[in-house]
Amino acid sequence: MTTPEVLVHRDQATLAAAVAARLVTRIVDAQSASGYATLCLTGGRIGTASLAALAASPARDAIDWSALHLWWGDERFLPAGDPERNETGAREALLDHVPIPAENIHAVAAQVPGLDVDEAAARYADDLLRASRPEDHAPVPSFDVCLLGIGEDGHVASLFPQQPAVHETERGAVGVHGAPKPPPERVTLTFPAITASREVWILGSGAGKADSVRLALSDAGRIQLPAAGARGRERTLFLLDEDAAASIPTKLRRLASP
Ligand SMILES: O=C1O[C@H](COP(=O)(O)O)[C@@H](O)[C@H](O)[C@H]1O
Repeated sequence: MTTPEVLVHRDQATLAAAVAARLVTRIVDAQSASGYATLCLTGGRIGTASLAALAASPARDAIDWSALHLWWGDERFLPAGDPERNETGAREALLDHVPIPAENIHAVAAQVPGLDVDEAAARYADDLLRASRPEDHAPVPSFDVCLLGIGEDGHVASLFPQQPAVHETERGAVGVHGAPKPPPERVTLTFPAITASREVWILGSGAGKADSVRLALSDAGRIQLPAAGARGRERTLFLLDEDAAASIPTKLRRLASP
């Protein structure tokens, strides 16, 4: 588990642009080192704004889109195309605007009659397992970057405080029932999947996130505060705007765009 580094940007738009710029560099570096890159996406406002900033950046052309594989940290179990699905947001913000092959987009199955959330999660866990390599030592591929939003309650992906999913130690993805934030049924990566990532980037924007960000950087337990357990093998970054960083001790933060 790596010790988090905290970078603070002046506002949400600057944070989104900075995340987009970092993604270009990280993806291009991974592609030149191993031929391809693996990125795990998040839903939520700042996650989707960062994808839109990437779509708007001329630097996006530096990415070899045919050598990028995309997964999701969580998905809301809703019909295909539902505006609340994280996949829909990512497609509208970025994926519909770049030449990424359809087979590189590993979305969670959408809700259809006869498919329940646990079966959708089992299919996603199987897809992840098939994409993992022995050197990943995990039931999932090691993501070069795992992007995670953070909730007011400290959830990441759809790992909500004290819900059964936070106790999973084997499977890479599980179904969620009764999530405290709508919709109640979701599919989420588990801690074994998230902590196998090379880098975990937690994105926080807005005053509503200030308390959960502070606790995620404290010694809170991951069962009570899942964001406190989201750490990468090589690097953990908290990429925040001023409002989300308002409650953390000054010595922890580095001002990236004052
Ligand atoms: O429900 C979810 O919420 C979080 C945070 O979203 P935000 O809009 O408050 O930033 C998100 O990270 C997660 O992927 C999503 O399913």
